[in-house]
Amino acid sequence: MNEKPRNKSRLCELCNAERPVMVRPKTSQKICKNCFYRVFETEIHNVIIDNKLFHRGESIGIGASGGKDSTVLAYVMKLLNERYDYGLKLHLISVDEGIRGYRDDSLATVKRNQQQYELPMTIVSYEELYDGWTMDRIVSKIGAKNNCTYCGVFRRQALDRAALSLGIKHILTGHNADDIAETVLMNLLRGDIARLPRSTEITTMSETSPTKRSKPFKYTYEKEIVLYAHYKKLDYFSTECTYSPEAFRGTARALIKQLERLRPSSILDIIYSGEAMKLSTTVQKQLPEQKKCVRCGFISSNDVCKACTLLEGLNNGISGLGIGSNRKARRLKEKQSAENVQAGETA
Ligand SMILES: Nc1ncnc2c1ncn2[C@@H]1O[C@H](COP(=O)(O)OP(=O)(O)OP(=O)(O)O)[C@@H](O)[C@H]1O
Repeated sequence: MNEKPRNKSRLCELCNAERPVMVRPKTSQKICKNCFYRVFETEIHNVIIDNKLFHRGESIGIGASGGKDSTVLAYVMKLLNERYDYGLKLHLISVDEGIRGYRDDSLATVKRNQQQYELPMTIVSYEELYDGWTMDRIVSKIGAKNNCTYCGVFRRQALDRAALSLGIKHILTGHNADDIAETVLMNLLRGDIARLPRSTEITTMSETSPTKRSKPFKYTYEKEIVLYAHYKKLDYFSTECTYSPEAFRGTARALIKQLERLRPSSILDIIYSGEAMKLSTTVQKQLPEQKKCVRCGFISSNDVCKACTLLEGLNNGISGLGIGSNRKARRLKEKQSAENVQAGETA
């Protein structure tokens, strides 16, 4: 008996053989699970090759938070390293910011991933690196406002410090296309044009920094990362940080999501626009020179780096030191020394 021809319109638009299980967020194609895995992994491999991200034998640190992005990053990097024989030595690096009920749970996920993917892992904590200042302690001292500034600055340096202690000079993070489009948009809305080129670079490095950073998911949509983690049944932690993101970033994120619903290519288009914008010589001249912090020796655009300035503010009870402009920092320091003099006079 003749077999009935299968209805082609109901088949995966890529292989024409399997039943589709999803509408691909990036292209709106109806595709099957295996084709999704193939295009998702191949696109990341192509980004790695086109941008010559690694060299053979390189030691690579993967910033692992236990969240969806870095979990998929660790999984895919291990898979591609084996499949295409990149010859990389991969190492998971986690930073414990000291947020009870959030980071302790997500670190438990990274520890499980470490077993599942059989990768070495190192954890560093704010508590040990920054005079006992966990994020919980910082927030109880300064309040919820601006806490993301402390966390972001400390985390960046903590990853550098961990990498340096391991002899690793290249760190990967799970920043995805949505994150990059969001940063481009925020820089544009704030008129912070000088930051645009760095926000779209796939690899950032500087002569004074011990490590370079790369984002292999620069063109990977967040929705696809979630779908990949879901279909592959990856073990990741999905709770939002206890200390919610700054309102401005949250609004930019919501706007990107809204634009994506109307026009899925908006995310890539914003990134391409950011890449295409060139800084005028006037703006280029305003860019701060990169140097080494006189206190800790890590990368800085001032004599004292942001992490050391924030730490000084915390240790000396000058809340707000390191937040905002240098002028504001000077004013805060002057105010405090005047208060100290007064206190000395009345004592
Ligand atoms: N505590 C941490 N330890 C190590 N790396 C981190 C940590 N937090 C963030 N990162 C790195 O920075 C990237 C961006 O982090 P961010 O918190 O902005 O985004 P996210 O979307 O929540 O990422 P993820 O889903 O991986 O948690 C992460 O993918 C990870 O590579």
